[in-house]
Amino acid sequence: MAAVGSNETPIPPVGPGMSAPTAARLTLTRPDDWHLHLRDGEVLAAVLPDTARRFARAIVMPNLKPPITTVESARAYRERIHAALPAGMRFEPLMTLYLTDNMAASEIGKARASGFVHAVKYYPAGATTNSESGVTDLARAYPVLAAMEKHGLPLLLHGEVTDPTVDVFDREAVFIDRHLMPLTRAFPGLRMVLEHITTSAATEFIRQAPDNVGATITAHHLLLNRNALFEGGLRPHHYCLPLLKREAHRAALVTAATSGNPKFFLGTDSAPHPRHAKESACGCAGVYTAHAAIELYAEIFERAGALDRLEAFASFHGPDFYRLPRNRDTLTLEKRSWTVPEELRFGKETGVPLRAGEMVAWSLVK
Ligand SMILES: NC(=O)N[C@@H](CC(=O)O)C(=O)O
Ligand SMILES: [Zn+2]
Ligand SMILES: [Zn+2]
Repeated sequence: MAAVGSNETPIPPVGPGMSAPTAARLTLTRPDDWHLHLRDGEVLAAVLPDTARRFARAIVMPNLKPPITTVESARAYRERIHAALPAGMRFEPLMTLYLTDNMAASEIGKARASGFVHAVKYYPAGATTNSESGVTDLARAYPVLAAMEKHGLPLLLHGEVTDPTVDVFDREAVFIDRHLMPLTRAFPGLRMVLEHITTSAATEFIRQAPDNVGATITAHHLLLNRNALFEGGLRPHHYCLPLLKREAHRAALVTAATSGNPKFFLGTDSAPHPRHAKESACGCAGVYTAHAAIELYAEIFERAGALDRLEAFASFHGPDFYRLPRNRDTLTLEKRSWTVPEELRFGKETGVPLRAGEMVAWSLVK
């Protein structure tokens, strides 16, 4: 995308006999989503078109039940995703493996050779949704990480400690100190992505880290601070992990995302859960944003006066980090507001998307 000025249709003045002004348009290289939950079965079929309408590719998270831990199960999941894609839609799922205490280092060579497995995902056991099989001690995973460093397969991190003595709002910052810093020293050649960052500590760490360390940022962490969890009452649909943080942290994320620094790129972490699982005495973590993902990022970048940097964040930094080609087609947005439905159908269940019943300022044109 050239400067936004040259891409935006200027809004003409409305004179007598003139029709309503044409909305401003923004055309960018088609983006990719570098952190996405598609689930499986009828939920997969229901949510996939939301992503495929906007993004050419997505890094698909492996936290199914049971998790995707082998190249063979990733191959089968990839085929189910392709089969669920409506006729005429194009979308490339970039598969990941779920790191467990028992993963054999030999799986990494197979993953690299497959051509469709693009990363391995680390969840600390018990940290988040479907993470029961996660790693109990990072030291146990060192042989696998060494194989990943050797084969050039990136490590994706849910970067929160699970230590119950650490305050839930501090779990990302403590993960960086206790685990990520030693990891970057132990594996200087391993590409790592700190996923869904939420704090100024994370933005500072990523900025000063070597080039092999990047981070994804979600739309909801750029839009909301932790007040959104308690606005007029408890708001389960704003509950995700890592938790939303203070306003100063949200502002630091916006600064990082809109800075043009190639270490930061788009990852929605869109995570569908049925309404009843969120509106519960023990609700699930995860926010659904795939229905309006790029439109929400456009709002954020526009508000920050940085629409001209949206394309790099959404369409260039991710593929460059993953050493994949940038997309060649484009996506066009229009500054025209629309109302998000109160709920969406996720197969037999329904779910509540971000901004349910409220307006989004940008619309998808094509
Ligand atoms: N982010 C979330 O709150 N939930 C994700 C898991 C994750 O990305 O940690 C999910 O799978 O629902
Ligand atoms: Zn996570
Ligand atoms: Zn996630």
